[in-house]
Amino acid sequence: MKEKGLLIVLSGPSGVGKGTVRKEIFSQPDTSFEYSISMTTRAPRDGEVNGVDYFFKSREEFEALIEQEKLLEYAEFVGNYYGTPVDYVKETLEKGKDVFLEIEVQGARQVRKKFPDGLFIFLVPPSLSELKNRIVTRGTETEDVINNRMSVAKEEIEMMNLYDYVVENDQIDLACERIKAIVVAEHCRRERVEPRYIKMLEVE
Ligand SMILES: Nc1ncnc2c1ncn2[C@@H]1O[C@H](COP(=O)(O)OP(=O)(O)OP(=O)(O)O)[C@@H](O)[C@H]1O
Ligand SMILES: Nc1nc2c(ncn2[C@@H]2O[C@H](COP(=O)(O)O)[C@@H](O)[C@H]2O)c(=O)[nH]1
Repeated sequence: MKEKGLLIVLSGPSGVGKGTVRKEIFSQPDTSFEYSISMTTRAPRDGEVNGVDYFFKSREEFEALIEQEKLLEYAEFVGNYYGTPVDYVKETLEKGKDVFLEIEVQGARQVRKKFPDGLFIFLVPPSLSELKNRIVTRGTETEDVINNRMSVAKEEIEMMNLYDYVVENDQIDLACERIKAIVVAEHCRRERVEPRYIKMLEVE
């Protein structure tokens, strides 16, 4: 029988760089994970495409998905719903492929209960001031939303001990290498094979 894939969950406070790091990992030719596109009621940002960045839904549509148990997890985050489509995740894992979720902390806690064998990684910024700088520089949120996201960020960072690994996103390429190395090491551990040579970048 084919081995099921590994469920990889990446969380971290808003603006830490989850999306940037995830896109960089997925742009690399050696990446074999499948990204699960989330559902959200948030309005699309400039350049975001339905079915690529998110499946954009109305609140009524989202609540119907909750009712029909179509979501593996969902959460309300700073005024909007976000959730993971359950069928896609289960079918992809069944095919033996690793699935990568990029979700916030409440959702990750729900996934942990359903998939205790998942791999849970928390991305942290070098400092809170750098976190704020990143979210402000991104320029996609109003000042009010930034302040709300920053206060949630402080609570989320306190929950990092619920994760298997904490990775600092000081530099995008280093954060990507760390995450990829963790996934390779976890596969080796779970499949009880000799670790393959992991090419890490020099860390000064
Ligand atoms: N290592 C880094 N150094 C400097 N800037 C970074 C780094 N990683 C990401 N950024 C920048 O920080 C901003 C926020 O990144 P990104 O949108 O990926 O964060 P996020 O964690 O996905 O946020 P959200 O949870 O709000 O969607 C972006 O402008 C991105 O270019
Ligand atoms: N619980 C879930 N959280 C999700 C999901 N998809 C994204 N997210 C997280 O929401 C916040 C805000 O995202 P943004 O795109 O509005 O900046 C961020 O932490 C995302 O990681 C999901 O399916 N479930």
